[in-house]
Formats: sequence, C-alpha cells, structure tokens
Amino acid sequence: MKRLVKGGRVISPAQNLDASVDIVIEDGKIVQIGPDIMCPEAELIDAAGLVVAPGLIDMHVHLREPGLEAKEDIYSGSRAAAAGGFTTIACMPNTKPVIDNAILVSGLIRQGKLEGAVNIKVIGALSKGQEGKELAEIGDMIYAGAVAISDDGHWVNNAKLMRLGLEYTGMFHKTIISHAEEDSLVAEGVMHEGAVSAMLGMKGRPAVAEDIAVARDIMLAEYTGASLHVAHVSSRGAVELIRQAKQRGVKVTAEVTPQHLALTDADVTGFNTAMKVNPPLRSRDHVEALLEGLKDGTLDILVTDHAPHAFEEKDVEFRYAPSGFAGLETSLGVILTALYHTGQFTLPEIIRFMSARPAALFGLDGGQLIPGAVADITLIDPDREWTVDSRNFYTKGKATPFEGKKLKGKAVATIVAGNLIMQNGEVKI
Ligand SMILES: NC(=O)N[C@@H](CC(=O)O)C(=O)O
Repeated sequence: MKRLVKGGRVISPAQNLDASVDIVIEDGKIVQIGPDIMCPEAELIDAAGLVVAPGLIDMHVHLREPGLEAKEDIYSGSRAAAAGGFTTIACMPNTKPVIDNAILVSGLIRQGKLEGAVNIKVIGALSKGQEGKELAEIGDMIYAGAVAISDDGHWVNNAKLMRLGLEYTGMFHKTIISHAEEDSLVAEGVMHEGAVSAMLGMKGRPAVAEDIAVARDIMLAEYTGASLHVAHVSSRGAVELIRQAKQRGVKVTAEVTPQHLALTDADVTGFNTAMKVNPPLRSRDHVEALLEGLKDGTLDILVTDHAPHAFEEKDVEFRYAPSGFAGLETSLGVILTALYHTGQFTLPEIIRFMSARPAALFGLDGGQLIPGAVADITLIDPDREWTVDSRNFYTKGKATPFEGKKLKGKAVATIVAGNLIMQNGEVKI
C-alpha cells in the first residue's frame, strides 16, 4: 500500500533539506520525495501547515521490563513514545533482573517487536547486576543486538572496571553511556546543592560530583581510545570538560534532557516529588551553560530520560520519593516551547538533536528522509498550543514536572515503517 505525505514543510537535517515537498511511502520505505507529487492510488496524509520530520529517536528511556511493570512496560512505554512523536526508543538496563546478558537482550528485542508500538532498541549493562564489580556479557549482548552499554542509574565507581568496559566495548565499536555522578558526593542528596537546598534544608547533590565523574570518564576514554557518551549532562563544569575533550579529539559525545534545559532547582521549592530527578534540576547558571553547549555542538543530542514510577512510589515525602518521571509525552512540546519559541534554536537544529544525530551516533535506521530510507516519520505542529494533563498519558508513570503547563508545539502524527500509528494524540495500535 502506498501513502502520500502531502503539503508539509519537510525538514531532514542529514540532507540539509528544508523544503515544501511531498513524500511517497511504499512497503515501509520512502520511495520518492519531490514537489507537487501526484499519486492518486496512494492514501493521502495531509501535512499542510505541518513540519514533516524524520521520526524522533530517544536514546534514554526506562521501559522497566523485565520486573518493574508496575512502573511501565514495553506496551505502555512504547505507546507513550508514539504519542510523543518518537519512532525509535532505546531502553536502559536498570531493570529487575538487570539486562546484563544476551538472553535478556534478545528476549527484549523479540518482545519489543511483538508488543512495541515503535522500534525498541536495547542497551545492555556494563557490569553484572549493575553492581560495578565485574563486567557483564558485553560481547554477547552486542552480538544479540544491544546498541550501547551502560550502567545508567549508577556511576561505575571502580575506575579499573570502567577502563576494561571501555576497552572491551570499544573492540565492538560500540559506546559506553555513563551516568556521571560521583557516588560519595551525592549519597543521600535529593536535589541540587546550592542556595535553594540550603534554604529548604535539604541534602544536596553538588555539581562538582558530576564534574569529577565526567573528568575521570573522559580521561579513561582518552587513554583507551574508546568512545564515551555522557548521559543527561546537567552541570556547567561537565559541559566545559566535554567541550575541551572534543577539541583534543577524544571520542566523547553527550546528551541533555528537556527538564534540565527548562527547569531549575527553584522549581523544587514546592516539594513536588515530580521535580525529583537524577542528576538534579540545577541553578540558572548551569542551565545557561547547557544551552551554550547545545548551541556550539558540545552537547550532541536531546533525550528524555523517561523514568516512570508507580503513583504510590511518588506519593510520599520528597526525601523518600524515587528519582525520575515520565518524559516521552512532554519532551517535544517542552523543547519547542523552551528552545524554538524563545528564538534560541531553529526547527532544523532541534530535529537534528532529536533524530538525525542520535541515529548517526548509534548507527540506527531512520533519522533521515531520503528515498530508500525506512519510512519513520513524525508530523509536528510547531504552533499547536496544549496543556499538559497526565490523565491523558499513555505511560503508567503519571508524575511530570510539567503538569498543567501550557506548551506550544506537538507531534500530531507518528509513522513507523510506513504505518500511521498515532494521529492527533491517539495511538492506533
Ligand atoms: N534519572 C532518574 O532520576 N531515575 C532513573 C535512574 C537514575 O538515572 O538515577 C530511573 O531509572 O528511575
């Protein structure tokens, strides 16, 4: 069956394409792109007034399978992804049991194909049980299809293990994604350490904990020649360290989340547990550094760090609540509101961060609109105004720091391998 996406502004940063063209899809692939295409036999997808982008890709998602399905599962998480405009998501291994062997990786890939609304990629753990003691079955997991290796949720405290992990993962030309927060400095901390934590009397997680962890990881990446990707960068110091390392030619890349760009530690003053996340929301000065880093290419991609928890887990005092919250269904709206509608970033830049660049960095299909490419496409209305209401979320983890916020910009259709799986917020599969 053929489909014709007609009348939109097609933006594909990988091709430097930004033009009013139409796209013909057949058998799950893009077969033609050009102006004023007539194709009477095709089903029409009207994109007039919309941006047509390569499907959004999120390299940092907690799908919670196996074992933590009260928080999320592949079915609900992938539908949240579709609702948010994502066509590919990569899931983190901090599950129960931890995804640290090939059987789990291949099982999840299989389950993702059976139950997933979008493409599901799997990230394997660096250490067995994410205990930071001995390497997991890294080679086997990569052969089974793992797209990257990470102990996300934990810093790899043991430098020797991190060195071995980098050397070994590098042999397979894959990347280690580091959750960079030095343990001893953040232990028991619940928010960014600074004026606001002092005022609230809450134990802090200082930015220097992130700086130290990033510095060590960069040194090990430089020493081993292996590639390192820094997860959810949130501190000014980390941005500067990554900038300098890139200038030296170290194989380091980095990601940043909407929450770390759009919120600050001042948002924690209401003790709303939906504001609790690791690394913590930081002060304005750090946010400015993240925006500068994104602008000059120090930070490569945008990710959600979608980290859903069950309602009752978040419905406790701030100190006792787990860190993390849902992000898939608010990410694009928050980014367009905070970055595009403020005039700081263009749509092609944002689409590069959310699709073209993650596809290129992690060697994934998609990320471009070109004949022959898989027809993973997101239709975006950059001017659609809407109010965040978690009751409408597909994710099980309803906590969001953006509850009740008015946003401008939304994905209005998601196409995966040529199939229209989400339209106007409704997921159809
Ligand atoms: N980012 C978060 O705040 N939470 C993550 C784990 C983690 O990275 O700490 C989670 O899996 O819940």
